[in-house]
This record gives sequence, C-alpha cells and structure tokens, in this order.
Amino acid sequence: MEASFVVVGGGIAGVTCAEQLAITFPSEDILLITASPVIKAVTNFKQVSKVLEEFDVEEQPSSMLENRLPNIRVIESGVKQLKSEEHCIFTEDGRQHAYKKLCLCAGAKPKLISEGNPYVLGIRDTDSAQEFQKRLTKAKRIMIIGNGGIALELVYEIEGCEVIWAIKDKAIGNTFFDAGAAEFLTSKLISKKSEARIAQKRTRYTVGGSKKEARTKAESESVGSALGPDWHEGLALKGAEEFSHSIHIETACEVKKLYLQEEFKKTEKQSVAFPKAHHGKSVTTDEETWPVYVELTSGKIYGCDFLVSATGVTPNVEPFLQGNNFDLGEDGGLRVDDQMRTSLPDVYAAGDICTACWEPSPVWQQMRLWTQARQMGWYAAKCMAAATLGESIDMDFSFELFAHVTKFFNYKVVLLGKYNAQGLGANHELMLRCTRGQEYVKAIMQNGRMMGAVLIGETDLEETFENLILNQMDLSPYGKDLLDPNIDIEDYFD
Ligand SMILES: Cc1cc2nc3c(=O)[nH]c(=O)nc-3n(C[C@H](O)[C@H](O)[C@H](O)COP(=O)(O)OP(=O)(O)OC[C@H]3O[C@@H](n4cnc5c(N)ncnc54)[C@H](O)[C@@H]3O)c2cc1C
Ligand SMILES: NC(=O)C1=CN([C@@H]2O[C@H](COP(=O)(O)OP(=O)(O)OC[C@H]3O[C@@H](n4cnc5c(N)ncnc54)[C@H](O)[C@@H]3O)[C@@H](O)[C@H]2O)C=CC1
Repeated sequence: MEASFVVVGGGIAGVTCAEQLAITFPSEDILLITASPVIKAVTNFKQVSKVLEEFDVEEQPSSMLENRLPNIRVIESGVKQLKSEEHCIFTEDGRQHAYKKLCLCAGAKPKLISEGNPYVLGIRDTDSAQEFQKRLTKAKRIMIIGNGGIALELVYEIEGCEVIWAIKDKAIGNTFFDAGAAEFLTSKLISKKSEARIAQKRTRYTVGGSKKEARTKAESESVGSALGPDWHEGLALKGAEEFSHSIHIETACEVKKLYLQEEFKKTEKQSVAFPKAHHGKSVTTDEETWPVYVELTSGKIYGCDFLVSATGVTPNVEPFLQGNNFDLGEDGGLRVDDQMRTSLPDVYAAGDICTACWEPSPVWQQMRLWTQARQMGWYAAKCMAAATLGESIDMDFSFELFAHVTKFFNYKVVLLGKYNAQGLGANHELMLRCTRGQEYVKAIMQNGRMMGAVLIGETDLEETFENLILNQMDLSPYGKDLLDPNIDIEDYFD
C-alpha cells in the first residue's frame, strides 16, 4: 500500500513532522516508522518571544500519538533499506512501504574516540545513559573526553567518583563559550555543593507515565531517540565513593592511545600520572591499578575505570541509506536546501540527520539541538505540504536568528545569534558585563550592530537582545550604556 507521506524517526524531528502533516492532511494516512517503541512528543509549546521557545518533551508510547491524531500510523520497526528510485522503504519486520514523499529524521549517534572498545561509552539515549549510570556506581575514577554539552553536564553532576576531564582546548565548554564565560562558570564547580538548585530550564524533559509499559526488550536492542534537557535528572550520577566531586582538568590534549590493563603491563610506559583535583579532592592513591590506561598527546598517562567519549555526533545515514546517492555535508549529514529537500527527489530530511545547506541568515547557524529538531521537523512538513499542493513557501522565521536556552552548572544560559563571533573574523568587538557568581553578559558587536550575545544567569535581557539582533539597529550612539546595569535598556528601545 502506498502512503502519501512517510516519516522515519520517532524523535522530536520525526514526530513533529508527522503531527504537522497529519493536521494539514486530515484525510491522508501518515506513516511514522521508528526503531524505538517510545516516541518523543513536544508538549506545552509556548513561543516566549519572536524566536525563543519553551516546551516540555514527553516520551510516550506510540499508541498515544495514534490516539491523538488517528491518521498517523506508527510502525515500530527499524528501516533496513531505502530504495529511493522505487520510492520504497524496507523495514526489519520484513514489510515494505511505498511513499510519495518521505522525510528522514533518523537522528545521529555518538562519534566515539574508539569504536567497539568496551571501556569507551557514548551517551545518546535512555539505554546508553542507564548503562553509564550502572558502570559509574562501581567506578572510582573515570575520564571524560570532549568539551561540549554532554561533558559540561557530566562534570557538574557526577559525585563520588574522580573525574579527569581531558579537553582539546585551553578553556572549558568550547562549543558554547569563550574563555571569559568559561572562567565565570568554572568558579561554580568549586561552590557546587553549597548552593540550592535554582534556575529552571526552558525546555523540560519528562517521561510519560506509561513509558515503563511501553519499553520492551526489542527497544533495548535498537536505536533510541536522543536525550535532551534534564536527561540526568532522576538518574543518580554517583560513583563508588562517598564524597561530593573531584575534577581534574587536562587542557590542550587529545587521546593518543588506549591500553587495557594486561596490554599496559607489557609496555615500557610505566610512568602513570596522578590526577590532582582542581575542584574537590583526590581520593584514589597512585598505588591503584586500573582496567584501562589512557595516553594523552601531552605525554601523560592516566588509569581509570572507563572513559566517556562526549565528542559530538555523526548523523545516522548508515547503513540504511546505503546504495542511494545522497549528497552529504562536511559533517556527514544529508544536505538539505531551504525547502528541507535532500538531493534525491521527494526525500526530505530534518533534525540531527541533516546538514543545513541553504544560505543562512547572518545570525543563524545549525547546531544539533532539540529546538532545531522541532523547528526543522515542523518546517519540513510545511515544505512537503506546499510541494504537494503546488504552492511556494518562505523560509520559516525561526531560522532568522539562532537562539538556544539551556542550563549549565545550574545557571540559565541563553545563546543568541553569533554568540561566539563565529565567522565574523577580526572585524568585531565584544561588550562585557560580569558579576562574579551572578551573571555574565556578553554582546558581540559589528559595525555598531549587535550580532550575538551570551547571557548567563537571570539577566532578563534575552527579549531585548533578540530584538536588537533581529532589527540590526545602529547601537553606536548608546556606547557603553548598552550594558550599564543602572540603565534599563528595555526602556531605551520600547
Ligand atoms: C545526552 C544528551 C543531552 C542533550 N541535551 C540537550 C539539551 O540540553 N538541549 C538541546 O537542545 N539538545 C540537547 N541534546 C540534543 C537533542 O537531544 C537532539 O538534537 C535532538 O533530540 C535530535 O532530535 P532528532 O529527532 O533529530 O533525532 P533523535 O532524537 O536521535 O531521533 C531519531 C529517531 O530515529 C529513529 N531511528 C534511527 N535509525 C532508524 C532506522 N534505521 N529506522 C527507523 N528509525 C530509526 C530512532 O529510534 C529515533 O526515534 C542532547 C543530546 C544528548 C545525547
Ligand atoms: N545543554 C545543551 O544544549 C546540550 C546539548 N547537547 C547536544 O547533544 C549533542 C552531543 O553532545 P556532545 O557529544 O557533548 O557534542 P558537542 O558537539 O557539544 O561537543 C563535542 C566536543 O568534543 C570535542 N571533540 C571532538 N572530537 C574530539 C576528539 N577526537 N578528542 C577530543 N575532543 C573532541 C569538540 O571539540 C567538542 O568540544 C550535541 O549536538 C550537543 O549540542 C548535549 C548536552 C547538552
């Protein structure tokens, strides 16, 4: 049987796309094919300003989606193969599904520093997070590789286990911050325990009440959807020891080689380094032996129970898309144009699997984030609908300005536009306001216009800055007043 629309992937991108198609074409059957029996649904969506959005995400059994929108049919089976020339998809359960238009939303998987090594874990979905938690309960020392979102969250959350955090850069959090913001945040690692949890994330991750029943053995063997905000809440990230936290940071280095214990004993390399905690205290001794030893490019060797490779993601294009001639982006994602079309006819893509290859707005860039997965899924459905009806459609407004709200080290963090001066070259200046332990405000200016901002803490500036970046007003007459805490800039621009 041929369905007009088939969507692959039960994560935020796929579910949003299927929902939107189901609403637009109530008399058409929409097929959602997913490898996992729980789907990720966006609930309580709220547009808080022009671009910033707030929503909860619920893991739900797929029957809930089918009940809500009866023209969606969910098939819980992995896609084995796409035959794009035949407009047909083959699933693991032996069935085949013909489509008129297809949207691929199969997400991404962790890009590990060493594939197949049992001492190197990646964190992507509920199962990999639970495996990590289980291994952590027996661990005295682990090493975290990577300097992005997952690493930042883990170093802050892990207790009762020594953490060696090895980063390629000089400062922490390179995917989100510059060295100044990193310095501001690092102080929080020290005072972590003494504070109450304050800021709430704008996007929240909740698990639907019926999730447990929905999980089956089949799921634990398949690819699940990516975790997201607050994924570690409710997962006690506690190691084998009784202490708060112990973090040793190794900067400007990468992993050169991994040795298992037996292998290491046979080498001549006996000078194992001992991590001195920069934050918290060291609890192990230099007498211990470890299941795995890590040689860093700095020459140091550390032993640990296991490593977490929090080193980014690779779009899920293998193996099920093999044999199709998709154009891929530099990061391995399916190239999509401004209508979310891949290079193959009638095949669209959205979310982590795709690489945005249109000419972007000067203040937008792709990042593999929850909000972008939702926006792309929604917009892809709009584009598929417009193509079916022979209509044209303009780029959605959400791609005008990059906006991300999250929480690191218990601070609310808002990133807007070219928040790290990405691609601006030397021709830009920074305006800064910082109150230690309270807030960090950075505006990126070019030719008097605001191009981006980093807002850490409860600054309440996001809406005003969002407007200033969007309207590209010449702000040079305001000079330093722009960030003067004694001047209410909202009044200025009302
Ligand atoms: C630990 C962690 C924390 C994160 N925290 C944040 C955060 O705080 N804020 C934020 O904005 N983003 C965060 N992210 C990123 C965010 O979760 C992802 O960008 C987003 O969920 C991607 O959605 P997606 O729908 O594109 O892909 P996914 O959620 O990965 O969904 C892909 C879907 O495709 C299915 N699938 C895969 N292969 C096949 C196949 N062959 N056949 C059928 N189905 C298939 C999977 O089962 C899954 O349902 C985090 C990610 C991780 C891993
Ligand atoms: N709060 C948030 O917004 C969060 C977002 N996420 C998202 O989830 C996804 C996965 O997260 P991460 O794995 O943290 O990816 P990431 O893309 O955020 O960070 C990857 C990090 O690994 C480093 N790296 C890459 N290769 C390396 C190597 N060989 N050796 C050492 N370091 C290397 C990079 O420099 C970068 O610091 C990302 O899309 C991320 O944006 C994850 C957690 C929290």
